[in-house]
Amino acid sequence: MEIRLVGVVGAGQMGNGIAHVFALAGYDVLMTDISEESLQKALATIEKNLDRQVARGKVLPADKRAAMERIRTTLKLADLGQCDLIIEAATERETVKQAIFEDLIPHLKPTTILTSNTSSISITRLASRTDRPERFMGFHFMNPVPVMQLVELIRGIATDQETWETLHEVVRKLGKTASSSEDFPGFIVNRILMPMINEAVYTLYEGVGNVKSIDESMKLGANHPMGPLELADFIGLDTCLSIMNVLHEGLADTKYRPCPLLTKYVEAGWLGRKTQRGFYDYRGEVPVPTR
Ligand SMILES: CC(=O)CC(=O)SCCNC(=O)CCNC(=O)[C@H](O)C(C)(C)COP(=O)(O)OP(=O)(O)OC[C@H]1O[C@@H](n2cnc3c(N)ncnc32)[C@H](O)[C@@H]1OP(=O)(O)O
Ligand SMILES: NC(=O)C1=CN([C@@H]2O[C@H](COP(=O)(O)OP(=O)(O)OC[C@H]3O[C@@H](n4cnc5c(N)ncnc54)[C@H](OP(=O)(O)O)[C@@H]3O)[C@@H](O)[C@H]2O)C=CC1
Repeated sequence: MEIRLVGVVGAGQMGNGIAHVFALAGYDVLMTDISEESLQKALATIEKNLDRQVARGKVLPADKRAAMERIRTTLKLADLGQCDLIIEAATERETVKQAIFEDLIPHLKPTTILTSNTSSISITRLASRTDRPERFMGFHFMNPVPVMQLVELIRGIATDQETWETLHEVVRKLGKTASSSEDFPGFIVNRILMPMINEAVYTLYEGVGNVKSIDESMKLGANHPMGPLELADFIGLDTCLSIMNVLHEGLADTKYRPCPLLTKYVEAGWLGRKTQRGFYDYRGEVPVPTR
């Protein structure tokens, strides 16, 4: 099936990155969010990230302009009705995602493929609430989307072969690499990455190390590009906690118990970079550890 017009629901850090790479690859993009402010912020972020790619010689100025022109925004979910492919990238909460799909369905063409960029939630369960479980898939991009090579493709129990092949081809056109994961909590990347991040928070909680020593240890001792707490702030602590809860509930194993300190940061509204405070405080010139 040919994909031309791509709808992106949720213009946060993942939504804007997804719109960026699709527009750059020549797709027309229609991005929606519940707030106009988020849409404007997303457009500004895309422009800034494209400028960075132009400055580093990765993207030609004309291609940047063409990509920006391919992105349109709307506050009306119904406007996405004509899209060939929809990528839901809203907040990691199952009720939010279900409501979006329920609101979308009456407006869709019968052929539209529905996908979710969820980090952890059951694709089969999300699909079962739609009118097209065979044309529904997990389409999991990594953050930052313009930089990271991987896209996890997750089949729900009912996903058909044509949908799978169409998305595989889309990943190829984006110049990225697809990996295939079965539909279990956290799929592959977050089944492995998030317990490590959670363990880093326990290490902090138990006083084994402070924020700086934990991050430095993993950067210099294990060659990770970011320390686990810096990475948690980058992903968003609300998203990290949601993923841990899905692992904990979905796999029913206490080894996935979210660290109470992670919960406390989220309760404080200290969600990481997106709110300027998390394990680091980003309000000054340089990030300052909060513990
Ligand atoms: C939670 C989930 O469900 C799944 C996930 O996504 S888990 C998170 C996965 N992501 C990670 O683990 C990221 C780990 N961190 C990193 O890889 C690196 O720190 C990083 C790529 C983010 C930044 O790298 P860095 O070397 O510190 O910074 P910087 O030099 O500014 O950037 C590296 C390159 O990326 C580019 N870049 C960084 N962010 C970018 C963005 N948002 N858009 C476009 N380009 C970007 C830079 O321009 C630079 O390009 P060149 O290689 O051409 O010079
Ligand atoms: N952060 C990461 O590293 C990664 C995240 N993901 C997944 O991507 C998804 C988005 O995460 P991320 O971009 O980080 O989150 P953000 O919090 O940055 O963005 C979420 C966006 O969705 C918007 N939103 C909330 N409800 C709705 C709705 N009903 N309709 C439309 N938009 C809505 C929010 O608006 P408002 O701000 O106004 O509430 C916000 O702009 C999640 O499922 C997450 O698990 C996947 C890979 C990596």
